[in-house]
Formats: sequence, structure tokens, C-alpha cells
Amino acid sequence: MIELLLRYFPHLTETQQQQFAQLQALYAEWNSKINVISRKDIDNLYERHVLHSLAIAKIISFRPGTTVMDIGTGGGFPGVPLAILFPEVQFHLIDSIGKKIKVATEVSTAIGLKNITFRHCRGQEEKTKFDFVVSRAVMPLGDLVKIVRKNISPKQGNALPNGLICLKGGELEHEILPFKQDVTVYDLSDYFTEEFFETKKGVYLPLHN
Ligand SMILES: C[S@@+](CC[C@H](N)C(=O)[O-])C[C@H]1O[C@@H](n2cnc3c(N)ncnc32)[C@H](O)[C@@H]1O
Repeated sequence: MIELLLRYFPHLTETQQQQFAQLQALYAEWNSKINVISRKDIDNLYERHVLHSLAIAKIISFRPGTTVMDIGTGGGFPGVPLAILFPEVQFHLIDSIGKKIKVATEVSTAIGLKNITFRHCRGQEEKTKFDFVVSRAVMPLGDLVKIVRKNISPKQGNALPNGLICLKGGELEHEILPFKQDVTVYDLSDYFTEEFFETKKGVYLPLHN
């Protein structure tokens, strides 16, 4: 299924291809012990979890040296696929459920990722600043903004101003209404042709303290 990733990210190095290829067996094994993705989805890992996570890379290509926090990463999405794709970017993955962050940690150690740290905590407790915060399917945008505004660094270094990038599905209109002046919504079907992405969106909101 690495072919699927190569279709959309044709410049993956040998190392990246090997790291992505190892994810199937690792997640199958860990998911049988600790449920981090729905059991029926394990066969669709590359489309529904890995490629979905990498949609963030279609929105922004993080510059080397950028720092990114993934809040509510669960088993490591979108943080683990992004850390493979951007080896010169530093990722920090947090989740309030310890056994989920254990899966993310074990998978990332097994594939030899060096640009990633983990913390078992709630977003409210994490005080470190980052250039960007990313998340998939964690909480409504308004709640997320309240928690992560404190985590956004004022020092800019990317093509987009620092802020929050979330992966979301379904009806968003209500959720983004309070941020409509600043928010950008990306249709993931503009990047990926698989049916799964028809209703999927990326939401970018620049944030400052
Ligand atoms: C639906 S899961 C999504 C997991 C992962 N992002 C994914 O897409 O597979 C939501 C995750 O957010 C975590 N979470 C919810 N509220 C949180 C908070 N305040 N701080 C940190 N993690 C939180 C939960 O523990 C859970 O693992």
C-alpha cells in the first residue's frame, strides 16, 4: 500500500518508504492489544489514517526546524506519519490517555523516528510553545482554540503564519462560524481522489497570544 502514498508523495526516500511500510504490521499488532483505531479500519490504514494524516502536508510544507504539537494524538495520528514525512521538523505528541500514547511511542521507536517526543498529559497542562498545533478528530474548534492558544510561538518561520491545523469531517459551518474572518477550510478531495476524502476537510486558523 506504499504505492498509494507514492502516488501523492512521489519523492519519498528509501528510509521514509521503509518506515511507512512497517506501520501496517506494527499497528495491526498494537491495535489488537490496545484499540487506537477502529478494528475494521486496520485494513484501510494507509488510506484512512496515514494518507489522511499527510493531508496536512498538502496544506503546508513545514520548513526544517519547525516545531509542531499533535494534541490528542491517540495512537499517533496525524503526528507519526507527519514525523516520517518531515524528518527535519520536531514533533511533540500528547494525549490524555496513557495507553494510547504508549502505542504511538512504541510504533515510533520501532521505526527509528528521532524527531518526535511524547507526553501523557491533557492539552491544558502542556505549556511549551510550538510553531503549529495539529489535531485530528479531538474536539470542536472553539474548545481546541481555548486550549492551544497559549502553545503558539510568536516567532514565525513558515509560509503560513503560526497556528492550528485540524483534520475534520462532516458539517463544519456552525463550528467555524466564530472564526470565519480568519479560518481557511481546505477540501481534502482537492488533493486525494479516494471516496473517503469526499467529506474530509482541513481547517487552518492562524493564532497568536
Ligand atoms: C477520537 S480520538 C482521535 C485520536 C487521533 N487523533 C486519531 O485521529 O486517530 C481523540 C483523542 O483525543 C484525546 N483527548 C481528548 N481531549 C484531550 C485533551 N484535553 N488533551 C489531550 N488529549 C485529549 C483522547 O484521549 C483521544 O485519544
